[in-house]
Amino acid sequence: MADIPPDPTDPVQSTAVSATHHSTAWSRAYEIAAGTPRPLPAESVTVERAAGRVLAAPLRAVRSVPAFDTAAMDGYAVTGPGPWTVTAQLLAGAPQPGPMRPGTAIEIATGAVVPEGAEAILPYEDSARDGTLVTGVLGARAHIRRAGDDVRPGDELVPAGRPVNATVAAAAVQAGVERLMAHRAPGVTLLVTGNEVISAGVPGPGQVRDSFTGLVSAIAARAGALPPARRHVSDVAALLESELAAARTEVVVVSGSSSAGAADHLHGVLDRLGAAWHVRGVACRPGHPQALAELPDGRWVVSLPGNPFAGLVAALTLLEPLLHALSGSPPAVLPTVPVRGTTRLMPYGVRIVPVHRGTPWHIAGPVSSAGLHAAARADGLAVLPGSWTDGDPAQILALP
Ligand SMILES: Nc1nc2c(c(=O)[nH]1)N[C@H]1C(S)=C(S)[C@@H](COP(=O)(O)OP(=O)(O)OC[C@H]3O[C@@H](n4cnc5c(N)ncnc54)[C@H](O)[C@@H]3O)O[C@H]1N2
Ligand code: MOO
Repeated sequence: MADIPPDPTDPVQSTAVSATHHSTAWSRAYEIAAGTPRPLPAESVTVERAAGRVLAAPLRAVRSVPAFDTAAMDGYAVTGPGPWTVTAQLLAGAPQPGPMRPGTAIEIATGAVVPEGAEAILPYEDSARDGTLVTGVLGARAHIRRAGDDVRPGDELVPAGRPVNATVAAAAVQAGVERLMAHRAPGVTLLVTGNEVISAGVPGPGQVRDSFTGLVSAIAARAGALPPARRHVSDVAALLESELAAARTEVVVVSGSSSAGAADHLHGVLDRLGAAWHVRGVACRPGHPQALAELPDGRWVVSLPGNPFAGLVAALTLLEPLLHALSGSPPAVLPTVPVRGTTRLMPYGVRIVPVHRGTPWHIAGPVSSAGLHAAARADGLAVLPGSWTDGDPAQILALP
């Protein structure tokens, strides 16, 4: 049996049940984060500086590839019937000799400009040379790459919406592109709340090491955002409010302070600042108290619950699709695979569990919303709806 019946004594399950009127379905929350923000404006950047950004316009070739008729083999450029008299040697990058006359050959290197009048390249392995005389039989292929065979000026190399990875950058440079139009990369500020949270050293009594900086940085990097600026904020409402006001990035991520405790000030502060709530609680476990709000000046605030596994789930549910959208990427389609195993399902929402890759994928075992060890050993997180049964397909979130 895949299903374990809901546990009415589980405080989070009962919270989630009572919150069904307020919280957003997980798939809807993901859609809102992916679909609400507009991409940041485009700007012209050098190919080198565009790495990791998303193309705002199709990338078009400026020059032909190859740019000139190019020898595709080491051997002899020949013209007319053989045998041929070798008149010169031509290496790649060397200046062009004059036009070839019938019955002559030029010893040529792969990548050299094919001399005017050459009909084919006779590869060394198909030829015999005696002094200045070369003999051989030409095959069906001329072994000449003609200018523009691969790409011509104006051809679309890569459509808009694709990230500029190293391969795109290399293709751009090959086709003579120096600058391209890319969306600006979103800036991120991470406000780590909690008096008990420390960023280095051995925790003292009641203290914990910060789990979020590395996770948020990795998600920002893979979603096309700039490296986050990080600030630690003590549990004082006025401090959180001034840090939120001071953050000059398009996105502010707040870890902790998402819930109802005496030290959890985020919701009150956002209400005071006049934020619009796009998502305020998600029908999932863990990660129920996560939220997405928009400040009156257009900055986005993502609230990650302080329990580290819950915060990771929230970062994959709201932060990553938000950053993708701002950086101009089309919405990601999450892979769906059959998943085996047992877990306690959520009757009114989804359960998100670490899973191991395999045929089929399988649930990694019990997890709390605080511990990261099961996720650390896993190959992804599976999103299991309340109706899921053992072996049904589930969407997979990629771990950072
Ligand atoms: N009365 C209620 N209490 C709680 C509810 C609820 O609905 N009603 N929800 C629970 C759930 S679910 C979660 S998740 C947490 C969310 O808590 P907060 O976001 O307010 O975070 P904190 O209270 O500050 O911390 C919770 C927990 O996480 C640890 N933490 C915080 N930040 C970090 C960090 N950067 N690195 C590592 N660990 C961190 C913190 O020490 C606490 O242990 O609320 C439940 N309570
Ligand atoms: O469900 Mo909370 O989001 O336990 O950690």
